[in-house]
This record gives sequence, structure tokens and C-alpha cells, in this order.
Amino acid sequence: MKKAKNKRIAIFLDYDGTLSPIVDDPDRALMSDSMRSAVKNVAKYFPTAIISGRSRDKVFDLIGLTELYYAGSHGMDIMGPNCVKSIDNKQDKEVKLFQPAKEFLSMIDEVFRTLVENTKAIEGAKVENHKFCTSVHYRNVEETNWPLIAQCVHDILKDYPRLRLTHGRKVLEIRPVIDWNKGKAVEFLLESLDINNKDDVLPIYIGDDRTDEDAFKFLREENRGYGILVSPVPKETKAFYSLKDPSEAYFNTAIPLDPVLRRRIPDFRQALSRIREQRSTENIGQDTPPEYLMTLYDFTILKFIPERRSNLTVRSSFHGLRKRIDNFDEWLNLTDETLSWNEKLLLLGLHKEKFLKINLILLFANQGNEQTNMPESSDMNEETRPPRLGNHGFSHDNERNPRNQPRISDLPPRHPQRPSWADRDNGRRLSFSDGSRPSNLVICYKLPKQFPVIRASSGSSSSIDTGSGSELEAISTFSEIVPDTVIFDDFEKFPPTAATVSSSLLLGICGLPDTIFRNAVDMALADSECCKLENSELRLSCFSNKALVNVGGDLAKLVPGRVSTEVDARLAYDTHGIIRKVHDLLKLYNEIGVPPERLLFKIPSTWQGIEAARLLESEGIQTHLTFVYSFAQAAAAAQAGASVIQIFVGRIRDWARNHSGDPEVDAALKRGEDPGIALVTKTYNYIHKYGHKSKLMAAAVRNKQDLFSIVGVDYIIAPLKVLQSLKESATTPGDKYSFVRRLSPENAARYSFSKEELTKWDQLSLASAMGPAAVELLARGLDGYVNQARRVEELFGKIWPPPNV
Ligand SMILES: O=P(O)(O)OC[C@H]1O[C@H](O[C@H]2O[C@H](CO)[C@@H](O)[C@H](O)[C@H]2O)[C@H](O)[C@@H](O)[C@@H]1O
Repeated sequence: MKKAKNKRIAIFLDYDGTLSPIVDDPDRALMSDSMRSAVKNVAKYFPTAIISGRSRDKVFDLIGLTELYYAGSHGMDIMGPNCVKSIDNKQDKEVKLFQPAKEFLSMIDEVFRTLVENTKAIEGAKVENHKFCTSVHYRNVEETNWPLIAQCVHDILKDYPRLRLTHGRKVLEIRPVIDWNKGKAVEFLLESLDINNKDDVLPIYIGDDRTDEDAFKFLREENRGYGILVSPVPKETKAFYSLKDPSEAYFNTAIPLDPVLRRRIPDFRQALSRIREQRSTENIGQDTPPEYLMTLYDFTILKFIPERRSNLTVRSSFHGLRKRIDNFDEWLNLTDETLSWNEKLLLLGLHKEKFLKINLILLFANQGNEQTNMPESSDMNEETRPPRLGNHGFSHDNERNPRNQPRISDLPPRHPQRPSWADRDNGRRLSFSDGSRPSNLVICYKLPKQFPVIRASSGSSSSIDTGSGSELEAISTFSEIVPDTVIFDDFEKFPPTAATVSSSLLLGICGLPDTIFRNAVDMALADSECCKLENSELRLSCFSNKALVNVGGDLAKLVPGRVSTEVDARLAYDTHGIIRKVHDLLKLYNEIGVPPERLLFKIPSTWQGIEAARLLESEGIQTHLTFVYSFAQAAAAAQAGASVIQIFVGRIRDWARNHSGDPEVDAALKRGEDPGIALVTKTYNYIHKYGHKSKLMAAAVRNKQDLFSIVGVDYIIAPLKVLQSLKESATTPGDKYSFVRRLSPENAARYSFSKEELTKWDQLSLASAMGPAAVELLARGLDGYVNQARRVEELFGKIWPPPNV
């Protein structure tokens, strides 16, 4: 409205994907009644034109508003003032037309008919005649047949050198080579409507497609007005603003795009004006300095831990929700699918009830690459910082820092200035007086001293809610329980304590419509450094690294423990390759402000992997050696000083069920022991008896008995079902599995190892000591990881550049 002050607005609208949703059948792309009445209403006040790829007749049929100007065939068929008079059959009246490609009429018709014929055997193909251009749709064609469609179109073009090809949303369009497009059509209409004066008129163009870019470009380059892109995903665009999809409230909210990253920067004016409404009573407002900050991490804690928010009330009065929310849970449970978690945060107004005194809510989701200058929540002083859960998961060394809440109250805030709004590049941006900009979603608020704390059960190092008097509570006294989950979104009952970011997690994120991590992946795919790389292999590897790190960065805000990042398993036999990869990942983590002490790097336990771990640990980089299936690997990993050693209990047992001939497995079975449990026990004893620093993690734990048998091991990754069952079972004295600590330093001291087992492991001794179980399981594990890494790259290859679908 500010830009339009003292100017007349002119509105230009594309049809498909802008006024109507994209659907499979182009004939059923209908615009809603509410959209029609919105357009009708707009046309009452502003000259309004439709600029569509469809034929003018078709688009008029679909919209049916006579008060608009229509340009069909991508602007090659304009009906407007100052055009040539002719009779319009549809409207049954004399109209004025401008048709710069008139001479191509019969050629297009011919091409249309040939294409109908040539594609008739391709199931799902649809050809449309738009008078001055023709479209071949492949939205409903099996992907394997897309090349056939492309071939048909290319064959035609060979015969018609005066026609050219453009690409729309799952549609190939053939049109005359003339220098005419939607941008020219806008220019033409501005002139013919006599609203061509830059100083008096502000044109606004809303469109979703590549063909609309010509119009965005014209408005931007001529400094005329504003393009608004309708797109749910970030795209390279010349538009200034974006809307997610046609259902977004047009003419109410458009979100400024970051001119560099082409991402949506929420417009806070609306949010702030709502906050201002409450200001008189609650002292909330944009002038209040941000005294204390709450990051997405802290906020997610509120999401996952209901007890933490028992005294919180939330008010949100976003018009889109058409509802006033007075309760946090109700707000969280809103099923409005159009709002992502982040968007909900943006619209949130927190309100003090008993514990929270909020001075300022300042929300922004700027995705810039700049270093953040806003303090992290860890910078808060002890009084004001929301306490983290329990004793901080497997990321922290409880012995050295039992409370793990550094006193930093003496430190001055890193960014004492008030942020201020500035108009930059035609977009409103929040920045500090030194020009720096924050890069995380941040909520500023002030916390009281009495912020409620949830305590993990007695002495436990676990931060999950174990349930009082339950078996889970008993086990958690001795081992840290890490819930086994892939995506944390549905993780209400057992909030994550530590996390692994892997190819399989990336596949999970990409496979789900809306997770809080999706943005991290989208950002990776929009990364300009990676996009620049011409070699597709390097580009995809760059995207994967970025995606892993971006998701890892989000996880680091979410979990109190360490985030373990999977190192590409294709490097499993290349020590220096692994080291290089870890250095690259660390550098990226550093760029987004995640310190090395919050990180582990997950490396397969090949000899080369173990060697890489040794060298990395000597640099102070924490490693997590996985796929340990034999004592030789475990002992070599401990000697290398790996921070975490991971053994898959159930996988070894499964192998033993169907195979024989592995001396280590056979020996355990002969002793009447489970071979997986036996390996965990022996490794624990070795680490403790000989004073290695490694922590031992037991994974692939299948049932409660598995857990009971290794109580005392440092970490147990347990399936949610098992956790639930443990939580629901009350402990009874004399229980079959009385909660004796099975693994302890005392027991370890009494354990005897053979001379061979105490060797200084090297490549040769490791290779000869690894039995068939370890060899096969390691190979199987590597295959799985390699396969997933490839699938991620394939997927990224398909969705980059961002699809115009
Ligand atoms: O410029 P527009 O008004 O956006 O028209 C562009 C094309 O829109 C139509 O195709 C698109 O929408 C269809 C219906 O939702 C969808 O099935 C198709 O995949 C999209 O490409 C129209 O059918 C095309 O001829 C237009 O060129």
C-alpha cells in the first residue's frame, strides 16, 4: 500500500495455478466462486487483465467475467481497447483484438492435428489447441514414456523451423518464434489502456509459471511494479513476492521474497500489528529490546513436552485460522494444513499466565546465509535460560560438567542493539544497526526464574519422560535410553535426546509432505554454491552435504544431545576420503554455528574407517564407529579412541539363527549366551578394564529382555514400542529381570581377556579375526547405506533445479 500511494494499481493475473489450482485434467481447472468474486471485486477498483497460456476463448469460459481484459495464447491474442475491431463469438459483440501471430494460425492448427495423431498411442498424453500455440500435456503420462512425448514434439519442431518450444508445468508448448510473450502483453496492455506512466501506475502481476517470468522480468527491469510468484517451493524468479498456492488469501497477504535466495520472508507487519493490539495490557511491542531469546529448539521442547507448557497460554488471532486460540495445546493441534509449524510459530502470540513474562515477541524466519549475530539460547544467563531436559543426553560428559549449564551470566549480550526494520531491495527486512541480520527463527521473550523444570528420574542420564516407578525409570538409572525414531515430528511421547542425520533421514524428510526439517532440505537445494557446480556428481554431493548439515543443524537445536552425521559409506575403504568428508561437513556446520562438541561423525568400522576415526579423534573431532559386529572391530575402535562404538545386538542374533561357522558367535552360543548381548558385554568390559574413553551404544535392541541384559551400557537405542511397554510396566521387587546393573566397571575389572584379544590391532590382525558374521553384516550394512546415499542423490537430481510442476 505504501508503494501504491498516489498511484493507480493495475492487476494482471495468470489463470492456471494462480486463479485455479493445478489439477490433472486441464478441462477441470475450475476457479472457485470465492476467487471469482475476489477478482470481480478487484476489477471494480483497478483495471484487471487475465494473461493466460490458454486460448482466450477457453480462459474466458472458465472465468466468465466480462469486466476483465483477456490475453490468451501467452499474450498473442489480446482483447482490449485500441486493438483491431472484430466480432467475438463468445461475447457476441464487437471486440478489439491484437493478434501479433495471426499468420501462424493455420500452421498451429496443422501442428495440433499432427501432434494429436502422433501422441495418441501414449497413454495419458493430451494435446490442446490454443489458437496461436499448442500444448502437449504429460502430467498423466507414465514417467517412463516422457521421452516419447519429448520425441514427438522435437520431431515436429524439425519440420517447422518457425515454431519454438517452451516448457510449462508438465506441459510442452509449441509457439511461433516471434518476439512476443506475457511481458510484452503486459506492456502492450498498459499502453493501450493508457496507464503507461510509471509515476502514476503500479502494475501488479500474479503468476505461477515459467511463462509468467517474462512478465515479472518486465516489471522488475523496467522498475514498473511487482511480480508475485505463486509457488510452494523456492524458485529462481524475477518476482518480488510469493504466495504459496492459489488458496492463499490473495490481496491480503503476499510474502516478500529475499532477493538473493528467493525465499519467503514473512511480512511481520501483520503479526506485529496484532501484537501491538495487546501492548497496552502486556507491554509487548516492537520497541521493546529483545532481552532474552527463545530459539526454535526451546520452542520445540514446548511442543514435545506437554508438562513444560502446563502453565502457558497462547493467543493467536490470525485471521486465516478464523479462530481465537486460548490454549497452547489447542493451538498445536490445529489441523489447518496450510500452516506449517514455522508458520504457526510466526502467528503465535505468547502470553503470560503464571510463569512467563513476555517482553517481546519477535519472530522471523530469515534464511540468510549470514552469520547470526543473535545470541543463541545457550547464551542466556542461568536465570533466564529455559533449563534443558534432564542431564543432557549422550552428548555431554556428565562427570566433567554435571549440570552442564555453563554460567555465562557475566557475558554481555552479543548483540545489544535493537533490531530495526529497513526497506532494502524493496523488501522489508529486519536488521541490526551494524547491518547484520539474524538467520534463525527466533522468538524473543523473557523467562521467569520459576520456569518449570522436568526432572528425569533419579540419577538418570536420560532426558526422556520415564514414568514414575516404571521399568523404564529403573533402566534409565543406569543407561541412557535413546528413543529410536527417524522423523521427530510424531515424537510426542519420547522426545528425542540425541539424533543421527543420515541419508535415510533425508529420504524420510523428502517423502513426507510437511516436516519441520523440510525447509532445511529445500535450503540445501537452493544453495548457490552447489548450484554453481557444473559437474553433476559434485553438485549432487554438495547438495547432500548441505542437506545433511542443514538438517543436522536443526536437530542440534532440537535435541539436547549430540547429533551424529553419517559419513558417506562409499568412502568406507578410503581413510583420507572419510577425513576429507568430515572436514567438509565440519566446515559447513561451523558456517551455521554448530560447534564440534555438539557433533559426532558416524563412520563404518572398516579398518580404514577405524583409522580415520583415530586420526580425527587426535584432532579433537568426535567419531561414532558403527557396524561393529565382532570383538576385533570393537577393540580396534576403542584403541582408536572413537567417542562412540555402536553394536547391533539383534542383527548378530538374526545372523546366528540362519548361519553357523563364526567362531565368536559359536562360542557365545556354546556358553548359552546371546551372541549380540555377549559382544556388548565383552566390549563394555574391555573399554572399562583398560580405561578407553569410548562410550558404548547398543542398537537393534528388539525386546525388553535385551534391554535388561545390558543395563549399564552407556546408551541403548530402543524402539518406541519397547519403551512404551517399559514405561507402562511397574517394577515389582523380585521381578524376573530384577534391575541389577548387568554391565558395570566392577564386573569389567574381573573379566579376563585372552592374549590374542589384547593385541594392538592392525589391518592384518583385524582382517583375520573378523569372522563371517562380521564380514557379512558389515557388507550388508554398507550396501544399505550406499544404496540410500545413491537414492538421495537420485532424488535430489530429480528435484533440482526446483521443478516447475
Ligand atoms: O498461463 P496459464 O493460464 O497458467 O496457462 C498455462 C497452461 O495451463 C494449463 O495447464 C496447466 O494447468 C493444468 C490444469 O491444472 C494442468 O493439468 C497442466 O499440467 C498445467 O500445465 C493449460 O492446460 C495449458 O494449456 C496452459 O498452457
